Amino acid sequence: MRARWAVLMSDDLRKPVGLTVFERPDVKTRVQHSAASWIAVEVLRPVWLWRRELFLLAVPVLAALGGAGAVWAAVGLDVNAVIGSALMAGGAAGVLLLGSVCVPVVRTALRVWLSHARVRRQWDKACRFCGLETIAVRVPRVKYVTDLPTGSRLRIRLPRGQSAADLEAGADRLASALDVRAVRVHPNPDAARWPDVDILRKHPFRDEMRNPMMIRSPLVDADRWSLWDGVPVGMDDMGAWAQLRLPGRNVLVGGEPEAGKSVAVSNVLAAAALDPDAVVLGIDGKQVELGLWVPVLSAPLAVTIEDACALLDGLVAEMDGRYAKLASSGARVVTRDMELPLVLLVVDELRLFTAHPDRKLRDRFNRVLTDVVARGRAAGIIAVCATQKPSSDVVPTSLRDLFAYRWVLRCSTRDASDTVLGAGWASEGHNAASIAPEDRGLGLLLAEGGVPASVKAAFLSDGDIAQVVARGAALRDGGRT
Ligand SMILES: Nc1ncnc2c1ncn2[C@@H]1O[C@H](COP(=O)(O)OP(=O)(O)OP(=O)(O)O)[C@@H](O)[C@H]1O
Repeated sequence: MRARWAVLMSDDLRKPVGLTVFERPDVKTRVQHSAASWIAVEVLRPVWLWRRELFLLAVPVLAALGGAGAVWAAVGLDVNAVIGSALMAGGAAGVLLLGSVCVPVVRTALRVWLSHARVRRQWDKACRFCGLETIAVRVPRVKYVTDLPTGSRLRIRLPRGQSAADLEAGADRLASALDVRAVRVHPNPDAARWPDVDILRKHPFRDEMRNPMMIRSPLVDADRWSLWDGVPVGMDDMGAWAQLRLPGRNVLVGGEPEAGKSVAVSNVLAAAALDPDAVVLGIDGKQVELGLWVPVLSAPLAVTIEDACALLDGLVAEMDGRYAKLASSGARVVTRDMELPLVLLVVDELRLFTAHPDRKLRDRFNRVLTDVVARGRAAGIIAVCATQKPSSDVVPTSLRDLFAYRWVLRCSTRDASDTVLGAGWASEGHNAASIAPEDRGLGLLLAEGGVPASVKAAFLSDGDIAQVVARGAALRDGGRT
């Protein structure tokens, strides 16, 4: 790096003292060889980047010039009158500008406007430091800035010759140059030149004191919900709600004991409870996890493997019936406009059934569950399975691959993380074993065809669940009368 200004160095320590070092990226560029290009780079570019601030400063200056010009034209060169009118016009414009800042909506708009300009400047500078400047001194340009609770999302326009992969390769360096937690690049499948970049500033799941935050589910206050709509289950690390689109998709949730699986599953159950049209079925080897939901279940909670097999047999019969109806009506999948309700099957603690000591019952359970998960999707049957011990004997790969959504909460090993997400994700940095033990409810959510995203489940306390269940039961009773 070159320092623009000389810096006083203390002889013995060789640490900079006095003036701060003004660092510049040490990039050799073609345009620095002519006066015109020097002006473009050293003058016009900074002016362009500071244009919003300069515009605000220019308002009183232009008003003063305008006032002076008008008086000059009207009364001739009367120095006192010209200076006086310039001061008055400039002052009036300045006061008007400051006065408008007192209006909250103007102040907010101005703050956002200027803060976006600052983000653009920081981005421009970071790109130049990180070697993303082309030989024609162009860098990826910010077209739009969107504020998110934990940072900013930028829509970027790449200079010709660069790709989103170049940004991805420099993401760590950009994060360091911007002095933020992380920079994440999202290639744009529709327009390769316009990727999105997330700049993560705040910790998404910790409060100011670095304590884990509780996220309140919107379902707790909702009067009703439809499983056909997206189900908000938690927040991603940009502070946006992670939604599950359940029709046609199954969900697998895995993680070590006390990682927050039941809470994660509660979010789906809450949406189903508030949908009076949905059929909700539960299998719970521990009895207590789904016990609170019993009033909204459409059949008794299955707690033994025999009950579970009987419930699944009934579901297979329902599924076959639905396929017969679909075939006769010429349809391929159950859709919202059909009379058939969505069925939500929740299996908590899969391990107690798929690794049951009775081999015959275990094989029967595995066979019927795999059938429901594999064929149920088109028939409007959604399976949500949670397991404490994500290993291949509990969740065979053939079963795991049938889940479109895989959500892994903290695990003890990277293999366990990969068992839920799929082989290879841990080595690409998506490893639930690296989640801190105190971050309960935090996990990696993989939606089919995507990349695992950090998502913290919204928390529903027993009291919240009781409220939702009471509302759901009332909705169902209302439907029956
Ligand atoms: N999303 C969350 N936000 C905040 N705290 C959470 C969250 N999820 C879980 N917790 C905390 O972790 C505790 C354990 O959660 P939960 O019962 O869901 O874990 P689990 O993985 O189902 O455990 P087990 O495997 O033993 O059944 C909860 O009582 C709660 O205190």
